[in-house]
Order: sequence, then structure tokens, then C-alpha cells
Amino acid sequence: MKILVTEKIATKGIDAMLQSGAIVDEMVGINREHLLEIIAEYDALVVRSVTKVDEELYERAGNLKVVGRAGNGIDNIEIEGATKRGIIVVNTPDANSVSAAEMSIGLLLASCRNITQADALLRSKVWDRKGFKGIELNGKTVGIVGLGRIGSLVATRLQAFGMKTIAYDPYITDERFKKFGVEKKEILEDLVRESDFITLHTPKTEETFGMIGEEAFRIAKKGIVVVNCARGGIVDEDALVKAIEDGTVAYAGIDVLVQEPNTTSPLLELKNVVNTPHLGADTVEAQDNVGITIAEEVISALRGEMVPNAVNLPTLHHQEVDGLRAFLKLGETLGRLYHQLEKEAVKQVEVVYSGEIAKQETEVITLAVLKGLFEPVLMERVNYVNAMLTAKQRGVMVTESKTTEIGNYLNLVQVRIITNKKEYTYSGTIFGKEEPRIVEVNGFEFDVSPTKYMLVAENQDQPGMIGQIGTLLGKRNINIATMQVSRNLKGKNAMMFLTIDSEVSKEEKEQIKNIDGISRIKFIKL
Ligand SMILES: NC(=O)C1=CN([C@@H]2O[C@H](COP(=O)(O)OP(=O)(O)OC[C@H]3O[C@@H](n4cnc5c(N)ncnc54)[C@H](O)[C@@H]3O)[C@@H](O)[C@H]2O)C=CC1
Ligand SMILES: O=C(O)CCC(=O)C(=O)O
Repeated sequence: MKILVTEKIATKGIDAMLQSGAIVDEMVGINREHLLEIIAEYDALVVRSVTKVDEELYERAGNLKVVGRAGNGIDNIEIEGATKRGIIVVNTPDANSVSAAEMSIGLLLASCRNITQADALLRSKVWDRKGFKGIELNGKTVGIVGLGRIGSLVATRLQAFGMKTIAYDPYITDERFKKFGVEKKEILEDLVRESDFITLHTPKTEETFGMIGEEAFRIAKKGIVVVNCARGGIVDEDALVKAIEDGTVAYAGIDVLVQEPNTTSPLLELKNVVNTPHLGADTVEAQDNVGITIAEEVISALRGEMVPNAVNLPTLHHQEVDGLRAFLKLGETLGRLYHQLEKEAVKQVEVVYSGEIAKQETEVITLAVLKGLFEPVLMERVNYVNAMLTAKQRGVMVTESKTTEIGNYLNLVQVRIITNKKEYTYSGTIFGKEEPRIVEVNGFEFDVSPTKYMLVAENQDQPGMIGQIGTLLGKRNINIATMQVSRNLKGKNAMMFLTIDSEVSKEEKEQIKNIDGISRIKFIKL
């Protein structure tokens, strides 16, 4: 077994790999050309957040079986390319959470007490106590965006500073807010308006990228403090610079930037920003923890053993699973619909199997549903192995029920999502051997072959709706592959399902929403 390590990981991690009998080449900071030249020799590659593991690399990596991400975020690794080549990607999602939480608090304190600025002045041999008056945390409100592993650690620690903790995370249950003594904010704008400090702890997704931007700074309190120790771009960097210059943001603590490494960001020029070069996980403890964990995981994966933190799972090759492959895809699709259509925290998921499929071992299909359900908000960290655990950790109850009775379809999988407010349903079937179909969404009946890009609109059942949407998309050069309309009662509400060939921008969605009679429009990406 030959393992290449391209970024610094703890010696304990390297030792653990060597002890397993592997040949380990540590080439910290290896340049891209050299990496591409030699990658074909290796069975495993261990990286942190800098090495880009992409198509170009996979193309040259004929022997690669495992990519180990020594850390949490995996946005430098192309998962799809790995999965299609049977390469397992593993990471260490829990191993550095405490360090990242402590770093967030460090940035918060360092920025609002001018610690780095004062230190720099004193080092230039000037003892001057003027101009460094900061602000206290005690009695202030901190708004936490994303109450997952790190967000919740930050919350409980900041409560010890006498802060009121509020959070926005529409994807977790009320019980989790209660557990951490955090007040829930239903909408981001409320959190922004009420916060004296805002700290970000979400993954980088299409929804979170730029979520704290011009609009947020327009409604924020004057003199707010912003900390981003999650991923670059969750706070829009240009908008932040402007907000600091006009005094909306008094201080900022930034550990992560869209472009990394980076020595030219305008944020580095601003005196009331404390910038660190992505050091959130850089502690002895976190690195030992991450190093040992990634070594164990990479070795297990190379030996073909089950790795709980496998980010993708290209190893579902068992015969019984092969027979269910189309249903796995269907289950994942049905799960993925929910969070792209709704924003309510899930309390319970019930998967109902009817017809022939009820005679099969369906547990793995339920796991596919959960994987699809959680992926849009947790990114690729959810897989067949940890999907049930993820549901449990997030306080979501999962049940299955079965009936072999055959209704309108030979096989039917219905996913019921129960929230505090209501129940949502998504049903699908398999036509022929392999063809998934979405046949019902919240009581509206369809026969849709799911595609990568789809639009779902809710509208008043009145003449002209289809034409208006079609014309608008046509003008924007967005090709409609199929379009179906379903209604419950004539003249009342209807739902439209469109499969389209390309993405729809925010602006285009806004335009569709402005069509008279359209109440809701959602873009779905599978
Ligand atoms: N600076 C550093 O060195 C480090 C940074 N990180 C980053 O910190 C971030 C948080 O990591 P964890 O807490 O482990 O992740 P996690 O997956 O445990 O929690 C993320 C939370 O964000 C929520 N969320 C997702 N989309 C949201 C949205 N649109 N609005 C509000 N909430 C949303 C999820 O429901 C989830 O509860 C990640 O971006 C990770 O990559 C992690 C470790 C070190
Ligand atoms: O130091 C590193 O490897 C980056 C840590 C990080 O951002 C993560 O684990 O997500």
C-alpha cells in the first residue's frame, strides 16, 4: 500500500500509517505538476484543504483507491469523480470541531478588543493606550448561523460569557435549540436584525454562499461584529468590505476566504479585521485527533473494511443491493425533494412501501431517502453508513411501513415528512426495470421522469399560466424538456412540474414568481 500525503498532518497520523505496513511519502506543499506526474504510483492520497482533488487528478490516478481528507470540509475534493471511479473519500468530521469553535470565539474576542492591532503597535515600540477601546460580550446577543457540531459548541461557550444566544438553522428540530439553550429564529433576517455579533457555522452550499451580504448589512445593527470561521464566501467579501468602511460592521474576524491561499484580499488592508490563514483546526489536539483518525480510516478503506466516515460509498456492491439500485436512486430523489421545496425542520420521516417492493429488504432504500434528505443541507457528508445516525443526532424519528397490496402502481415508495406544522408527501415508482418516476407531491399527481434540473411551481388554476412560464423561460434560453400540471380542484390550486436542461438563476426565479397567479416557485437540482 502506497500513501501520498500532500499537506502537513500530525506525526502520530504518519506513524499510524507506517505501523500498518504502508509506504508513506510525505510531500508537503508538492506543486501541482509534480503531483500529477507521480499520483499514478499511489493507492491513497491524504490531503487537507489546499490540494485540489479533481477530474484532472483522477484521470492520472490509475491506482487511487482512497482519498483521505484530514479534516471536515470537503469542498476541495470532487466527490462525483471519485464515486464514479470507485474511489472512497473519507474525512474526519468530528475531530476538529472543538478547535474550530474555540477559534471562532478567539476571533470574536481578538477583533472586538483590538488585540492584534494593539500588539502590532506595541511591537513597533509605541506604548499607546488610546484608540483601542473595544466592546464587551456580556449582555450582548450573538446570532449563530448553523447550529450543527461547531455552532452548538460556540453557543454553549458564549453563554458562559453572559451572551444571549440566538440561531438560524431551519434544518434542525426545536429540541436541538432547546438542548443548547438557544433561541430559534425562523428567518435569517430576524437573526440579523437582533444580533450584536454574528458567527457563521454552516457548510458552503448554494444557499449559504453569500447569505450574509449587502441585504443583511442593510438591516443589521450599526456596529455589528461578524466572524467567519466556516467557509470563505458565506459572508460576501465585497459586501463586508463596504459594510466595514461605512461603519455598519465595527469588527470582523475572518479565518476563511473564497480564494485560498490569499495575500491580496482587501480585508487584509482593514485595521478592524482580524485575519487568519484558515487556522480553525490548527491545534495540537485537533491535528493529533485528525491525523490518527484519518490514518485509521485510510488504512481500513484500503483493506476493504467499512469506514463510518466514508463521504461517498462506491462499495455498495452486494447482490441484494444491486437488485434495488433503481429504488435507491428513487429513494434518494424523493428525499432530495423535501429540503429543496420546504424549509421546516423535520421531526419524523416515514417511508411507506407498497406492492412488490414491500417484499424486499427495504432498509437500504430508507437509508437512501435519508441520504437524499440531509445532503442538500449537510453537503456530501451523509452516506448510507451514517444516514441513520445523522437522523438520530438531529432528533429525527425514522419509521418504515409496508403493505404488499397493489394499488395504482406495482411498486410505490411514499416518503412522509412530518414537521411541527404539517405533513408533506412525495411518492415514486419504478417503471420497467430501472426507470424512476415521481408520481405524487403533497397530494398532486404526476408522472415525472426526474432529471438533474427541475422547476416546481404552485399556481392558481387559471388559463395562461403554462404559456407565461414557457415564454419567460424561452426568452432566457432555458429549454423545457417536459411540463406537467396537476390540480386538486378545478379553479383552485395547481402544481406544475417542469424538467429543464439548465439552471435557473435567482433573478429568473423572481421573474416567474412575479407572474400573476404564481404563489411559489422552487428550483430543484438532483
Ligand atoms: N475554519 C476551519 O478550520 C474549520 C471550518 N469548518 C467548517 O465549519 C462549518 C461547520 O462545520 P460543522 O459544524 O462540523 O458542520 P455541521 O454539518 O455539523 O453543521 C452545519 C449546520 O449548518 C446548518 N445549515 C445548512 N444550511 C443552512 C442554511 N442555509 N441556513 C442555516 N443553517 C444551515 C445545518 O442544518 C447544520 O446543522 C463547515 O463549513 C466546516 O467546513 C470545520 C472545521 C474547521
Ligand atoms: O486545517 C485544515 O485542514 C482545514 C480545516 C477545515 O477547514 C475543516 O476541517 O473543514
